[in-house]
Amino acid sequence: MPLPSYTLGVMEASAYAPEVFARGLPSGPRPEQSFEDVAKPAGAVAGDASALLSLQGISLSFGGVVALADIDLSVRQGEIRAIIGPNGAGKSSLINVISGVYRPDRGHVRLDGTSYAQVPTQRLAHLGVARTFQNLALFKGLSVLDNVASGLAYKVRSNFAGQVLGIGRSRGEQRDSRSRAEQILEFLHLTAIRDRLVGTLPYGLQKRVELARALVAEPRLLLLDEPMAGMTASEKSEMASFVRAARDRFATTAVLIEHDVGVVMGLSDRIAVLDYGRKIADATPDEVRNDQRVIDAYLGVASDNEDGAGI
Ligand SMILES: Nc1ncnc2c1ncn2[C@@H]1O[C@H](COP(=O)(O)OP(=O)(O)OP(=O)(O)O)[C@@H](O)[C@H]1O
Repeated sequence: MPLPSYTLGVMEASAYAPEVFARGLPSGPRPEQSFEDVAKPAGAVAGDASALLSLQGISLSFGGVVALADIDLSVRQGEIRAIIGPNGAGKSSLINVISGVYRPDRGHVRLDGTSYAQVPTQRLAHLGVARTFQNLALFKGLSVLDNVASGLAYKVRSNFAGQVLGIGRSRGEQRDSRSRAEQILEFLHLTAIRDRLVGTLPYGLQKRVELARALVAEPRLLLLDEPMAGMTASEKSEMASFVRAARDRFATTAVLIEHDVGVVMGLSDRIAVLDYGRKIADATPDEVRNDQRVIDAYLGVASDNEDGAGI
């Protein structure tokens, strides 16, 4: 599929004021996240057979709260796809369904041709899926290089004693992991800080290290949960360039949740918009920008929320 060219450096001024995109998130406890979830291939289902990722009829409720209602989504290989929507629209729930943290009440997730009632979270890396987290999930007391190399830990086959003692196969595996980590560090312009402890780095750089750790395994699908949250405008612009560069270099497909709609408009091939758990648009950035349902969803928020908390 030919991909459109981008003009990213300049954040396109969104047609919407930031406060238009804010909605208070109802508070509530997060459910226990089970890592013992079992993959349940669901057999053949309808959908876009050429898609790397497709969701069919995904519904998810928490008690009486409908987080996701009958969501279909199809993401092609090499696409950068954003999922946006006001607070509480269901974006995190959707990423958690795609990554197997949640089992949907109904529907299936198809990854690279295999359909799951629940994606096997513990096998994500083996399935070619990597993710970053809204709140950084790095080893703060380890170096940048070690953090990035840890993204390949799932491939290490040597036993624990071998790893500790650095003998036999494990020594070769470690060498291999570090050399691949070094390549990714260079790609993301992190080589100069490879030996720094992650906890001592500014937040924007830590986010980039997390991206490096996700990319080191060369995933086919990269899930980014608010990759630019808390960043300055120039850090956001850099991060967007790196996501695009990863797609260009490794053919990585990226699905991202991001609140900064200006960044998303400049970065994404297509954007899916959620509102109250429903998908109300799924189109190119220009189409989304001019979609009346999207404008209404965000404007409705503005009138509900006169003091307009930030995004
Ligand atoms: N663990 C939970 N328990 C109860 N309700 C939940 C839970 N997780 C999400 N919800 C509800 O599901 C709906 C969707 O929430 P979700 O976090 O997926 O939205 P979101 O678009 O990611 O919001 P935000 O942008 O604020 O992160 C909301 O009404 C939310 O309150």
